[in-house]
Amino acid sequence: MGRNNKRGGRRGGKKRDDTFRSEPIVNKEDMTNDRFVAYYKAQNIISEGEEWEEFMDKLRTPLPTTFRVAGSRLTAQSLNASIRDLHVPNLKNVVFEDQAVSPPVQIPWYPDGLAWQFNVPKKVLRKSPEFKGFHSFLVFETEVGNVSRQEAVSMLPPLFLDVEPHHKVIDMCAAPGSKVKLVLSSPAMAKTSRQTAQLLEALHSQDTLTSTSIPSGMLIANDNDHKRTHLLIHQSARLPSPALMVTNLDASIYPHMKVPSRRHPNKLEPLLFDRILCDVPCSGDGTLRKNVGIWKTWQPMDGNGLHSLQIRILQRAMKMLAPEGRIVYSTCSLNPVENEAVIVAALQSNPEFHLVDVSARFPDLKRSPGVTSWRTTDKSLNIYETHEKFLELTQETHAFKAKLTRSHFPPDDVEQYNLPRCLRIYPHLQDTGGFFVAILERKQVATAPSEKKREAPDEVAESPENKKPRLDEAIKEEPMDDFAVGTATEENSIKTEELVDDIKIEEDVKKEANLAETKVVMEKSKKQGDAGSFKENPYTFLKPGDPTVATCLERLCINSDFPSSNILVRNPEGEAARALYIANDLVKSVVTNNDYVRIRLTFAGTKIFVKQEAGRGLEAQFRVLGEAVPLVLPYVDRAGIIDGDFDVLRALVAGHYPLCETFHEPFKSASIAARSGGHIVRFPQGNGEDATLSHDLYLPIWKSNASLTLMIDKKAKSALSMRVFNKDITTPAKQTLAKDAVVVQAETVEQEEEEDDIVDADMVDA
Ligand SMILES: C[S@@+](CC[C@H](N)C(=O)[O-])C[C@H]1O[C@@H](n2cnc3c(N)ncnc32)[C@H](O)[C@@H]1O
Repeated sequence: MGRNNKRGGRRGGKKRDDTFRSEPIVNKEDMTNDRFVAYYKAQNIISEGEEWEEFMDKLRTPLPTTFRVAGSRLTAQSLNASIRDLHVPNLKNVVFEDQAVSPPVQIPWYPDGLAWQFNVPKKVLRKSPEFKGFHSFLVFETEVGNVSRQEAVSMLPPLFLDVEPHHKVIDMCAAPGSKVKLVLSSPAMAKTSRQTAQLLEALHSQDTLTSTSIPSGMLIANDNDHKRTHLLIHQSARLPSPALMVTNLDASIYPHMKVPSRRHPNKLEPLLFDRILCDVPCSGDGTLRKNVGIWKTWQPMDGNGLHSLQIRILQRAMKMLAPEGRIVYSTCSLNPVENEAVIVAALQSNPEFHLVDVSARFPDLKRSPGVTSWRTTDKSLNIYETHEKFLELTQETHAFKAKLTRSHFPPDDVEQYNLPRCLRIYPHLQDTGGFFVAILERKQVATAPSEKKREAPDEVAESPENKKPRLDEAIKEEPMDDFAVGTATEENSIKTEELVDDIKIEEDVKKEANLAETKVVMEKSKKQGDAGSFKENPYTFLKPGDPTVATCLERLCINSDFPSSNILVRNPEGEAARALYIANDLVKSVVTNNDYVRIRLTFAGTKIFVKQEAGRGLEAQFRVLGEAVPLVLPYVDRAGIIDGDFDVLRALVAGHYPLCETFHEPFKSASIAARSGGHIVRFPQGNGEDATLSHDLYLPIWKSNASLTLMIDKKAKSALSMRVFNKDITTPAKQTLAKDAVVVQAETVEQEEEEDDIVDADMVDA
C-alpha cells in the first residue's frame, strides 16, 4: 500500500508506460508460505527432490515478458514479419554493461510464431538504445491493439476452442481478473486485451489487411463485475466487431437468450453456443510469479471456497452448449480442488459429456496430465481422506461442514472420467505461470431413430405426445444454486435432443420481439423491477431510411450492399444522437428478441459513425470512426476515396489542421473540391525516402472550411507514425521531446520511484 500511496503523491511527473517491464521487487526470501508448501507437498503432484526444488525456485523467479501479435490474421502476420525481420535482428548482438542480452524469441507452441517472449532487466529496456526503441514500438502497438501483453499460458484456452467465424461463442468470465480492485482504473490494466480479444480475432480470421469481415457468428463477453465489463468494451474498441456483445451477469445462472428458430422462423428457440470459454475465478496460485502478494495470503480455503461456484459456472455452460459444441474450462490455479474436482462434479451431473483427448495438439507445449488423486484439507491443513471421514471427524465442530462437500474429494470411480486428459502446466516445465485447462464435449452417440426423425423437415407433426419438454421449463427445474454435490441423473441433465427442440413461445413474447425491432421495450423491463442496479441505456435499431444514416452513406459513397438496417443507437427513442453502432444479423437478432435488462446488455456491436462537434450546422455532421474504416471499406465506391501520398500523410500526422492549399497537387485540388465533412483518404503501399507502407492504408479525415484533420486518436497517430516514418513526428511527441530535454535531470530521480509504482500495477495484472 505504501507504494500505491506514493503513486497518489507523484509530483506531477510524466507517466511512463511500463507495459513491457516486469520485475517484481519483492525479495526472494519473502516468497514463502508454509501452508502452500505443506498443501502442495501433500498433493504429490510434483515429485519430491529435484523437481520440487525446481518448481519452487521457478515460482520465486519473475516471469519473462510475453506478448502476442494481435489483430486479424493478416494484419498480425504483417506486423509479426516486421518484428521477426526488422526488430529482432537489430536486438541480436546487444551487449549491456559487458553482458550479452538475448533478443526476443518466438514461443514454440504458439501457432504461426505470433507469440514472443523475452527476459530483459528494466535497466536494459531503459538504457540500451536498441531495446529502448523496441520497447517504444511495443508500447505504441499495444496502445492500438496490435500487440497484447499476455501471459503465455493464458493464451491456451482460446486456442483449444478453435473458434471459426460462424461460431456462436460465449466467454462466461471474460474480464481481466485482478487481485487488487484498486488498480482497475490503471491504464496498464485497461489496455490489456486477452482471451476475449483472442476469441474475437478468431471470429475475424477472414479480415484482410484493409477490410474487416462481418462474421456470421458472435461473441458474448460476460462478466459479473460491472466495472470490469467496461474494460472489455474499452479493449474491444481496438478490434471493432459487429459480432460482439457484452453482458454483465452471474455466469452460474446465465439466462437463456432467445433467437428465431431456424426451422420455424416465427418461433423462438434458446440460443445455444458452439464454443464456451469458462476461464473461471480462481485462487490464482499459478500466478505467484507475478502476483507476488499471494505468497503472503495463500491458504487452502481460497480454493475450497471457490470450488462450488466453479462447478456451477461449468454446469451452466454445459446447459448452454450446442450439440456439437465445445467447452474449455481453465484456471490459473494448480489446486486439484479447483480443477479436476470441478471437472468430475460437472461430468457426474452431465454424463453425456466427456473430456477430449488433446495430447496431439501443440506438440511443443510441455504439459503434465490431470491428476486422479488429491488430498482435501480444511483451513488448518488437516487432511480428510473421504467426505465421510470429514463429516465423522468434524461432527463436534460443525463449523466447517458447509465448506467441504462431497465434490471436494476424489470420487471412488475416478478412473472413468479420463482426468489425465486435462492439461496441467507447471512453471518449471517451460518458464511460464501455472495453469490448468480441460476441454469438454458431448460424447458422440450413434444417431437414435428418434433423432433421425427429428432431422426430417418441418412436416413432422407436432402432436402433443412427440413434443419434448420445453427447455425453459427444464431450466426452471434446475437447482441453480446448489450443484456442488451432484451425482449423475437423467433428470437433471438436458438431453442433446431437447437442446435443439424448438420452444413454443407465447404469441405475446413474439409480438414484443417484433416491436423491439425498432424500439427496445424499456418500460416493460422497468415495471418488472428486475433491473436492480442496472443503469445502462438500451440499444435500439434505427428505422430503415433513417436520414442520418442515409447522409452518412451518401457522403462516403457507401453502396446499397452495406447492411444499413443493422445500425443501432444507444437510447430507447432510436434517435441518432451522438454515435451510431453496427451489429451483425445474429447480434441484431439477440438484441431484438431479448429484454436488454434481463440479459444486462452492456454493449452490442461496434461504434461506426460519430457526431463531429465541428460539423455543427453542416448537413453531414457524422463521420466514420478511424477504427471502423475497414468495416465500411468493402462497401465504399472507389470514386468516393481521395488519393494521398507520403507527403500528405506526413503533413496530416505532424500538423493539427493543415490548410488544403498547403498540399501539393493533385491532393490540393481534391481536398479543396471536397465537401465539408468526413472523407476517406487512401495512401498506397510503397517505399518513400524515409517512409514505408507495407500495405495500402485508408484513413478518415475531416474537412472544415479550408483545412483538414486526420481523425484518429493521439496514440493511434503516434503508432502510425512509428510504423510509417520510423519515428514519432506528431506534435505532442515533439513537444514532449522538447520538454524532456529540459527536465531530464529531475526525471531520473522520479523514474526510479515510478518504477516501483508500475511494478505494483504489473504484479496484479493476472
Ligand atoms: C480469471 S478472470 C478471467 C480472465 C479473463 N479470461 C482474461 O483473459 O483476462 C475471472 C473473471 O471472472 C469474473 N467472475 C467472478 N465470478 C463470476 C461469476 N459468478 N460470473 C461471471 N463472472 C465472474 C471476475 O470478475 C473475473 O473478471
